[in-house]
Amino acid sequence: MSDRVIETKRRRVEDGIVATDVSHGFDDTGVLDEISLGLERGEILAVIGPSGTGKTTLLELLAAFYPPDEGEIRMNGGDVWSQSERERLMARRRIGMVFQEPNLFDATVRRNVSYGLHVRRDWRSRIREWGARLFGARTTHRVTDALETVGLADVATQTVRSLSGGEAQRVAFARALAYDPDVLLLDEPTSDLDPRNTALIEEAVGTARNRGIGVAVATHDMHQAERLADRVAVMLDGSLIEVGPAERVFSDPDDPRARRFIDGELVYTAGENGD
Ligand SMILES: Nc1ncnc2c1ncn2[C@@H]1O[C@H](COP(=O)(O)OP(=O)(O)OP(=O)(O)O)[C@@H](O)[C@H]1O
Repeated sequence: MSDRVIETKRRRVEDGIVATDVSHGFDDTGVLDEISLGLERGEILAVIGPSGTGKTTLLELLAAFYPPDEGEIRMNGGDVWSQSERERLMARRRIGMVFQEPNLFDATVRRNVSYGLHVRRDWRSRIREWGARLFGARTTHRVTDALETVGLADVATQTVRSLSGGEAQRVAFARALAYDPDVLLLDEPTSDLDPRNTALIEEAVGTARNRGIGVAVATHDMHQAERLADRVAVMLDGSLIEVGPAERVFSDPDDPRARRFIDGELVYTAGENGD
């Protein structure tokens, strides 16, 4: 890779996350193979590919859940796995994640959404805001704003047990949005949802992008990727086979395997793709 390309990637990382030549496996089985991919603020990147191809693993590595076997994940200007634990924690605080399962705790909608704000404040901001009442007002505003974004402001005081699965997922999205992350990583966020809840989450994803948040969405749903994404990354067998503007990738992909996947002809798990 030329110095110029590397330098370009380094500069971009100030605003998002960049994976460079990342490979990873589990139990001696390779899953990701030399992935280089950046997520910038203010864009929606869809990561699409057959089941088992490594989309979740890629998101987990971008979120710095664990270090890659090889390669580098950069965010906030540094290689996260060369940083101190404190720096890494700070970097992670700038990332919101939403999984297929909403993982809420048994409390009101509002408590679930504000919880993220409390745990994510670092000790400096806790001290700064301690006793100032400011935090209370700011929290209330952010939580209300996040709930309005997902269309749930009017159920803020209800217990999450009273919600449907789709509403619960919207609460999970609001929780991630409330602390104003730099990036959101969404893993199949609507795969179990009905069209109405899917549409509401997609609308909220658009709102997040318009606020300058970088959003990566791993999805099986080609139509969702087409509706949402500015850029698309197509994965097959743990490799990125095509990355580009959504319009071009969906209408005229360079890689014949990407075309077959987009046409619905490649739907099975990694290792069986042929060519
Ligand atoms: N923690 C883990 N331990 C062992 N193997 C794992 C682990 N996480 C993922 N894998 C394996 O890595 C491969 C890729 O899984 P991953 O969940 O990243 O794919 P995916 O593209 O997100 O699939 P899906 O679309 O079905 O969610 C699979 O073979 C999976 O079994």
